[in-house]
Amino acid sequence: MAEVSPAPPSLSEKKKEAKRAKKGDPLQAAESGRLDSLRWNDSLPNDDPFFLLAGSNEGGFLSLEEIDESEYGFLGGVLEPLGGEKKPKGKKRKRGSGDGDSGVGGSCIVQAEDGEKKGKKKQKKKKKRPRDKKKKKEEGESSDNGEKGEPVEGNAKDALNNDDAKNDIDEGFLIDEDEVYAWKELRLHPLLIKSICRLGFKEPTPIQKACIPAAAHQGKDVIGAAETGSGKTLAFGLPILQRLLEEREKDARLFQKDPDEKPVEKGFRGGPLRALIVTPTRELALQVSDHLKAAAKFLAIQVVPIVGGMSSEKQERLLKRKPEIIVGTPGRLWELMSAGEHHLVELHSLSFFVLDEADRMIENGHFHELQSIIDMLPMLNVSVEQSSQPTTICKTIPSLQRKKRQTFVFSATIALSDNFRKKLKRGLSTSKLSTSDGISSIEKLSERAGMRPDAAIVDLTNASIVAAKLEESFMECSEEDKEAYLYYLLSVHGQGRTIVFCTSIAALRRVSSILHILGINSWTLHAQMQQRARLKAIDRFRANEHAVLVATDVAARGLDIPGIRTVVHYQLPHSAEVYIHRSGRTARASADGCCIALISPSDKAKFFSLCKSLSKESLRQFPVNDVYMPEVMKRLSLAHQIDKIVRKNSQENAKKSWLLRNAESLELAMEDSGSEEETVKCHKQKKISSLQLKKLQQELNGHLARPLQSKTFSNRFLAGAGVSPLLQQQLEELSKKNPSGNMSSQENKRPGFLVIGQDCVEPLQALRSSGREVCVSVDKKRELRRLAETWKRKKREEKKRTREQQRKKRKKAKEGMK
Ligand SMILES: Nc1ncnc2c1ncn2[C@@H]1O[C@H](COP(=O)(O)OP(=O)(O)OP(=O)(O)O)[C@@H](O)[C@H]1O
Repeated sequence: MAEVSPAPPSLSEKKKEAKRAKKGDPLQAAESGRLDSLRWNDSLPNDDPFFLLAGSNEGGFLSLEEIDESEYGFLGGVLEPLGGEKKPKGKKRKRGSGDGDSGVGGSCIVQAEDGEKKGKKKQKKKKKRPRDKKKKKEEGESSDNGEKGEPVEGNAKDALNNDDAKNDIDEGFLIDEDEVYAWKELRLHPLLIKSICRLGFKEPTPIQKACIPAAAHQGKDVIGAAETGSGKTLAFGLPILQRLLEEREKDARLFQKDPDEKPVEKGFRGGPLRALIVTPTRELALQVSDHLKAAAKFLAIQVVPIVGGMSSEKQERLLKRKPEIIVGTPGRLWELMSAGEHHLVELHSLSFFVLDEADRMIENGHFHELQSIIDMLPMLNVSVEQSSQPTTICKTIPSLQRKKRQTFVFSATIALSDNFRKKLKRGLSTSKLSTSDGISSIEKLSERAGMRPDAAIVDLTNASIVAAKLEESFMECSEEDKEAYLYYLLSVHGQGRTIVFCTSIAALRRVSSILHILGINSWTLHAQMQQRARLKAIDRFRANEHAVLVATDVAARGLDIPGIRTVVHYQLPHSAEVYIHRSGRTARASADGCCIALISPSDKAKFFSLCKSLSKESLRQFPVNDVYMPEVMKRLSLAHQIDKIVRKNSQENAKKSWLLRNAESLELAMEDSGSEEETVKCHKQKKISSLQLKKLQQELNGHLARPLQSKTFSNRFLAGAGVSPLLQQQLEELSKKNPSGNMSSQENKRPGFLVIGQDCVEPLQALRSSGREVCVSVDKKRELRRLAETWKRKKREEKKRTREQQRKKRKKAKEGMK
């Protein structure tokens, strides 16, 4: 065991600091770099992004997700590998929010003591653990659930409110050197290592290993490509935090020499913008911001998200605090920049410009805002001193911060041309001159953002680009039966979280309505939803272990929700990149998972083209047990009939309320326009349809109350051949739960049925056990067909020849006889 953190403060020191903090001297307290010194932030207003995101209809940036129309065939870029490591190790890593199980987060916290004393203290701490763990778990859950009852003001307040953090500070924080060895090798700041360990990350992922030395210690620009879920956020996030920490420490040393300087310049209380991180979607910006906040937990560095849908008052308040790191979407960032928002336009001290999911931002040239943001960045080939831009704010920036700006460009799907470096060299001097050009490729984008020719290009993607532990598959069905097959999947194999991707919002609405009628626990996510509803949907999906999220491609990139076991491509995406990102919502951070594409005859050409661009020759076909299908179809047919009536009713109601609203606004009295006969007829029709609806619903409920089984299965005689081991186990569990056969009063109230006997096999398990490998390469298929035809022709010819020979022989024999 070795001490990694700086020596913890003595008790008297801590008391002094606490007093200072109480007296409202937050700055001094913060300077100590310890969490209990962050109380100054406590007084700040509530600034949780989830809390104040006002629903807005400015679909702008995001609504473009559903009208994506790019083509397949993006591959072929040759990237130059940097680090030796090519594939992530198969080792299991502990993920999550520092629940203490890692042995690090919760591990010992002692000052450098030895011998008996140390042992005793350790024992004491061990006793404390269970309660700590419980507390941590509760905290983790509440944040996972997105319960924002107590919204957070930047990571500083996070730190303040976190008892664990306080405990760590009170008790010191000692880390097992063996456990953090891999992180120490990367020469990260001890406080950073501490944060990472509390997150439960025992070792860097390959992309982190490759990027951190280049970005944090060699000061290089980085273009990083690695499979989905491989930890790219920290691959660019840790170098940023490392540099800010190093600079702060150097500055602090300088300030000690110069007592006249004001401490406000040390950056503890916000300061000029140091890192601007741009992501393509709001959800991703919030997620990246949360991830960095967690990593910056002990650092008193502010990370703030700026996204569309956030109220302007909230935004103003956040920006007033002068956060060092901002994560945002291009639309909202540019809106503020073009309006002259001080913190966002004073960019002389910007040390990092990051483009996450960079390739999404250039698709179809949607993002003029991004181009405008890039054009606002100070030019890099002019030194700060020579820059013609106003330098007023530079007065407050310590000289150490005036290093060159670093540019990081990351995605799971980046393709660069062979001569990219040369282009960077050539383009560097001219890139700013041609500002009228559109940004049409990652290369141009990087060049324009000031990427230097010696940039580290780290490509850790494998040939198929998808995550290593992702099992891909497909299911063949007709277009009309897609809903039935989806229902089959979700009810027979509905284990773990599932995302169902639709390409259009209309399809999403249809699917989610049918699933709802069929009693499948599902939420929706698309760009036409208000921001608050979008975040709520994600939170609910995250909170439920077996939930289904029906989403458009708004959810395709970056979304990191643990426990997503299955991704269903209900409609095929428009590009191979989107397929990769969609599929990458599962099998993240060394977990496994599977994706299933539903392929109708009209999807086949697109599907083969997709497989070709991903260099796939064969793919597993998801096994479907046909005995379930008659019952599935029956339920679907009932659900469709119900859906039709419900839709018709809601359309009529909408029409009526629209008429009423307009009449009211015009101050007109509404009269029944039809005759009495018509009114009676209409009334009758309504009654019939309501009765019909009731009847259908009853019938469907009757079906849903029974397990989805084949017709041959007897629900009445459980002792028959229909009792599977699973059913037996379920029955045993049920009898254990309710040994006396008496139901609690709570359960008694519920009239619902309990469904048992379902084959609860995960899709991945089903795929592994009985998925059939099928050739999906058109070329290979053609080749096979050609070979088969040649073989058949040869056989035919051979047969013909032998027949001819036999005929000749017989003829000869006959002649001989004569
Ligand atoms: N060193 C690590 N060890 C274990 N887990 C990690 C490590 N670094 C990051 N993670 C976790 O891995 C998950 C995926 O990380 P992240 O979202 O950064 O992946 P990504 O590569 O950006 O994915 P995508 O391409 O889909 O955006 C997160 O839950 C993160 O907390």
